[in-house]
Amino acid sequence: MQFDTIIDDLAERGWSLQRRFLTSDLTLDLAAECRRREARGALAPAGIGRGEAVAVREGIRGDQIQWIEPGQSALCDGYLAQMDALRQALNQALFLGLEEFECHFALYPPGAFYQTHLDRFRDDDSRCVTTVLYLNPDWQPGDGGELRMHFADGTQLDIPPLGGDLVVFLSGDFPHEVRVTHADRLSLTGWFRRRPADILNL
Ligand SMILES: O=C(O)CCC(=O)C(=O)O
Ligand SMILES: [Fe+2]
Repeated sequence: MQFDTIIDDLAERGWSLQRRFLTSDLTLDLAAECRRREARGALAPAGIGRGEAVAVREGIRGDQIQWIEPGQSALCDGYLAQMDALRQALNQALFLGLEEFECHFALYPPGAFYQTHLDRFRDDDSRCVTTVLYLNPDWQPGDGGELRMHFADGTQLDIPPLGGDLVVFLSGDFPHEVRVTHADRLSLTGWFRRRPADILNL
């Protein structure tokens, strides 16, 4: 089954890279959907932080995003359904208790980057597992824009944002950054969440 290696990788080392997770047709369709959203002005500069504390700081991240909601398009609904199947598989195998998935398109124009960060907010540890799906079918080695993962032993790994590839990692465990890109860099970034502790009243 398609999710088995993701589950094994997460259990063994906390992260996974799935080459060609999506077919090239589906990847092209999602890239076109991201471009349509850009063309109608729906993408907005991404913020840092949460709720009222969100601030746009181009020195930290330079991408433009739009959150995906169910019912916006059959294409996105299909991706959300696939991620929900992954959520259930992760829960069954690893008992992660993941309850929700949130997800946005991101477009990094040339010159944009995202400085080293963790995907967990200091005041909210509900994000458990990060997923990044890349939508760049013609990515070239000189285009930059690698996802740089920083590991606890001091080593790092650069992952190019190749169309159809999916990266999955435990959100709280890996500082990571997006290296400066030299071409438009498209992706769908998401997070599986547990319910925030305050809702559970823990
Ligand atoms: O696009 C990527 O490779 C990573 C994006 C990221 O780190 C984020 O949006 O938090
Ligand atoms: Fe991140």
